[in-house]
Amino acid sequence: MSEMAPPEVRPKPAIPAKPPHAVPPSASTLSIQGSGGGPSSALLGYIGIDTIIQQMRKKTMKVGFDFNIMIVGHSGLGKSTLVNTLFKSQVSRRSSGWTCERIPKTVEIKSVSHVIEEGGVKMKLTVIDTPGFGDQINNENCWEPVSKYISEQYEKFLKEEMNIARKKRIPDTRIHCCLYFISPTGHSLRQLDVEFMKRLSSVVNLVPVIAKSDTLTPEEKNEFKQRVRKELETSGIEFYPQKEFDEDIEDKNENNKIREAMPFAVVGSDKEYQVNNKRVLGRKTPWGVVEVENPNHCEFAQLRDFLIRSHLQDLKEVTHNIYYETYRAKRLNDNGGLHPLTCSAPAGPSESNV
Ligand SMILES: Nc1nc2c(ncn2[C@@H]2O[C@H](COP(=O)(O)OP(=O)(O)OP(=O)(O)O)[C@@H](O)[C@H]2O)c(=O)[nH]1
Repeated sequence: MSEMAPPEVRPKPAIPAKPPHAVPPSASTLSIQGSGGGPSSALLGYIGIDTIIQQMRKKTMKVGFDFNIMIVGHSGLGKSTLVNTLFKSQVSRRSSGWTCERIPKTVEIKSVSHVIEEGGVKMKLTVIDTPGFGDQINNENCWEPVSKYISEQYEKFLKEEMNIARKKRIPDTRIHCCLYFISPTGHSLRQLDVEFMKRLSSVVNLVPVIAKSDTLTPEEKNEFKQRVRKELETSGIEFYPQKEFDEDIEDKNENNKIREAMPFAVVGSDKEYQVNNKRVLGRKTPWGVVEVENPNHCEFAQLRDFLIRSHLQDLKEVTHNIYYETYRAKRLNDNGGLHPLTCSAPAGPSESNV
């Protein structure tokens, strides 16, 4: 498996030659602005600043990148099926032949990695599953092993960063996104749902979804969504993308639309059916095929577009700049500014089953 890391921007010292396919921008887009936001004037010719995009693209294509997604929810909610549907491949723990017939007696953390390549870009995808979550008679504190695992990954990264001889690329096992599966009961959230999301939303990018939404009628689905949204609000649970991390008005407008549509009511399937002469991913019922990518049938496509096509890089940046940074600062503060290797992590040594 190839070594992966987020793209690094390291422009060459000399002004790059204008690539043959780069079209020089019109005079109106060539400008220089004073540091105080003063009047701008036109540049005298093409420099090549815009080639940074091609340079970043080339670099990303060479090294690839990591993406770590955690799936949480009780057994049978369609977690494995949904990640397979999201990445159009068999990436879940179950698909990797890692099955256990019985429900574990405690929450376990299992991770499985794959390299997915599309358009010449490689992504090392790690799916972290949590079998046993919510499946016990007493589910009190069942968020603890998940929270501990998330902290351990921050600690691992911090230790690598603090080493004198650092690796060229620090392996990134931090969770970039935690998909939380809400049962399509049509009733209220369970105590466990509220407890988990309350605890975890301050340490990881939390994205709640309503699982198996094909089991609800459109009216039930809308009512349930409204109820869940209200309950999340009254419990003070902030999910990703949080308002406070919107960077500008454009971000805010785009994210407001997403926030208003969440939690997405999804359907997963890794089976294809023929519908109107097209192969579509769907679930066959006696009344027809529920097409997972059809926005009239469910909100899977919205979730996929948001997680992968518009916010994947942001999920990684928020993880690094907000959650990891908060962990790092607290860890160094708690240790009186000393090297964190001189005392053990608050989460304790790793015991997870990875
Ligand atoms: N109706 C419906 N069934 C689904 C959906 N997604 C998955 N299923 C079915 O639900 C069952 C469980 O799906 P899994 O993906 O294995 O669920 P899981 O949450 O990963 O289960 P565990 O591995 O036991 O935690 C399978 O029979 C799936 O075919 C869905 O969106 N709607």
